[in-house]
Amino acid sequence: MLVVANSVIEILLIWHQHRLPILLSALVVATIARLAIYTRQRRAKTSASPVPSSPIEKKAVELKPEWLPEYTTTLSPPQLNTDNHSEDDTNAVVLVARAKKGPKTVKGRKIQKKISTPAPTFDHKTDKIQALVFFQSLSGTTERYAAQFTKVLGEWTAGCEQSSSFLEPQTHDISYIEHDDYFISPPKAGVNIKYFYIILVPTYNIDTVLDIFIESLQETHNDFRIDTAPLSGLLGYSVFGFGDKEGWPTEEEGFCSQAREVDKWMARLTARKRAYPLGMADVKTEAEERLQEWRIGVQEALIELAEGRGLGEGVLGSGDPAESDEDDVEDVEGGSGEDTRVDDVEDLGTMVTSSSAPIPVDFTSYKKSTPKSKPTAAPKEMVPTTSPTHAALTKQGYSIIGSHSGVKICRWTKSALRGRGSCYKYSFYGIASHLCMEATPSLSCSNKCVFCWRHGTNPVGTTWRWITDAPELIFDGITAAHYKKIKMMKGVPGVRAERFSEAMRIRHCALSLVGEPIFYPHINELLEIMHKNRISTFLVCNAQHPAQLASLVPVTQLYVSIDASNKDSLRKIDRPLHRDFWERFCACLDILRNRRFEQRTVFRLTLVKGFNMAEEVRGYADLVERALPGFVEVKGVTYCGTSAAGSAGLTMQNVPFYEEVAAFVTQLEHELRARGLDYGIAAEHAHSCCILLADRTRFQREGRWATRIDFERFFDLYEGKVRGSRVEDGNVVGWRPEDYVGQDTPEWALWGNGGFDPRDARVYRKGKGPRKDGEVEEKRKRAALALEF
Ligand SMILES: Cc1cc2nc3c(=O)[nH]c(=O)nc-3n(C[C@H](O)[C@H](O)[C@H](O)COP(=O)(O)O)c2cc1C
Ligand code: SF4
Repeated sequence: MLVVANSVIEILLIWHQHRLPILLSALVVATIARLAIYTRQRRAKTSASPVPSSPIEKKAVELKPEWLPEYTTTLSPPQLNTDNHSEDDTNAVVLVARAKKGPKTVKGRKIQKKISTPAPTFDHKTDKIQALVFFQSLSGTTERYAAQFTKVLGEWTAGCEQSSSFLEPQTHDISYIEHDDYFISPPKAGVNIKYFYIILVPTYNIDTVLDIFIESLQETHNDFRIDTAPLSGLLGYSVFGFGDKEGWPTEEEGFCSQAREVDKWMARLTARKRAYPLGMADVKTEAEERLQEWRIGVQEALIELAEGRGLGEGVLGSGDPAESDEDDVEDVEGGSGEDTRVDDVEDLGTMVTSSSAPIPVDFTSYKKSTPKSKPTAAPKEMVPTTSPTHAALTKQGYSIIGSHSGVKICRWTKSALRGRGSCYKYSFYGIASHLCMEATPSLSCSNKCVFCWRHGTNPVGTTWRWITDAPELIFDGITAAHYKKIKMMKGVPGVRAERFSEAMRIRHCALSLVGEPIFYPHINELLEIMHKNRISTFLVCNAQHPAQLASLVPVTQLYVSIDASNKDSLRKIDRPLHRDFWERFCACLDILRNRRFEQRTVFRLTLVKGFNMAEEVRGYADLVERALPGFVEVKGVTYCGTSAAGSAGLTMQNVPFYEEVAAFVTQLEHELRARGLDYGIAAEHAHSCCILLADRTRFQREGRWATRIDFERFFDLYEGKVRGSRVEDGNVVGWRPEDYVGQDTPEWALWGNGGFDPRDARVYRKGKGPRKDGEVEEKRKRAALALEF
């Protein structure tokens, strides 16, 4: 006991005498130890590859509880706040007036030149429509068709519901009338008779009386003594041309060129009262069919007039001023007008430096004035009609359906309607753009990607916390709004009658507009409705919602956006809201791999120079190896020129040249093949800066690429009319992507051939033109050298 007490005393004495050096030594040792640990950690961090590779083996995907959707909201009553399509009559749609009165909505429309003569009004109680069928014919074909046309039209006007509004149609041979009687001003008749002109003409590339007619139209328009639009007193007009595709296969080569001239001058003389698009037919193959189709369209326009609804939207004088003859090319190519901002997610064709940036809005709050009010428990509308988001999206041309869905007619749809080419999905998969609707059931998204056209305007969130609209109502709303927008195109110059009528039956839906479609809690029901209506579905998701992806019903083609090859890069480019974004992303890749035999799976890479291109080829190859998608679409980013993009550090310098994208894809192909993955470059659409890699083992037949889809077969499989070949445990459990592979990829779409359908007319933007021979190849080589790593 005594010994212990002595030891304690001794220790205390030592402590008192040396406590300062002891304390100092301890501090030094602790500091050294800490520094050593810190340095080791840093070394460990920097030594990790900046492009972390991903495991290759197939994994069971563990869905973490926090990834499961928490839906705290219920379906809204069966009503929609539909925007912009209240007059549509294409489908039986429940259209309900907006619940709330919003602020004055800014409509993004072009201001038209003032038209001197007001549109004639048609009083359907007292007025009569006199249709005049004009024709010109040298060898009798057009005359025969004109006689037949007038007869059928006469029978129709006599028998239709609105027959009391019509007088019997009359025919006039242009060669035998005084032009001045009809084409300087409408004929004088009783005040209650209103005229509608129908003009059928052939084309001759030699001097004929048709030239005299066209010249007289032109002279009338240019005559300073006469109003430039002296025929604006007509109710409307429409032109149909006969030509010969054997001798004049395309419009550039002169097919129906004189009909197009007549249509153009009539548009000017009537102050753009084209009631139905110009129809054109090849006399040797399709004249009968095309003329009948066009007649039905003209009859519909006549019904609208007879019912006092005017020419419908899109035609000057009674609706939306959507046309400009002078700005013809610019309209489509992004030069002017309400839709000239090339701002569809899908829209890759051109790089636009538009000055009309979206309205800058704070989207985190709807109202400025109530910062202190207690948050209410009731779910809110995602995009209320009173919100600035609604105003901004509407200004950008969206129709907002209900409170969280949107639809917009894309630039390629307009282009295809005018015979100027479809988007890359036509070249690669066979989707004609005029049959395609672009929509989303969720305008909200959980990322703020630097290249997104609308990250300044779309709402964001990590969980669904909004009032939810029923899938049936969304379907009715988006289809009605789409049809309405198509109808607005009917008076636009160059719209082809046959495509216009085909467009009135949606065949395909690209669920990719903006936002995250699988965020919508009833996405599966919405997809089922589309499939039941034989509308195929391409769904693009951002790889942030693994639970929803795992439970998604098979779609026609399932996309995952791959915006970067590694975690750091993904954080910078997608700016995700989820903290565990990389884990979510990887889980989605594994799910895609597991589901690759249920549906066609696609990686969509958007290349942004300076963000996700350099030295990332191997990283992307890792991801392909992980998910084994059927296809890899690689495209260069499109610059939107918005302030939002600017603040994200994006400029035109970040937009890769097509040749750079091509060089990147070539390297990716090499990298994949070096790993024993049999992917090859299948097709390209240079116009969209987009290139397709595909799995040879699955999408090549006898050495030929077969990337196109057999849509009819997809629906037959869906409806159980044919048996699929996906087998599990010896039983057929469904279909495989191989069951609905379509025709071979067309020659013109294959890699090296550019990807522009030769049947369409390519329109170059001002200052641009076709490349010279060898120029593309040369640029590709240079770009490949620049990208060498
Ligand atoms: C000499 C000649 C020139 C023609 N030029 C064109 C032409 O430039 N573009 C076109 O599409 N069709 C052209 N065609 C085809 C006619 O437009 C076509 O045969 C039309 O149906 C003739 O109509 P018609 O019998 O009423 O005169 C031409 C035909 C002939 C005989
Ligand atoms: S897929 Fe449809 S929505 Fe997308 S760009 Fe092509 S036509 Fe437009």
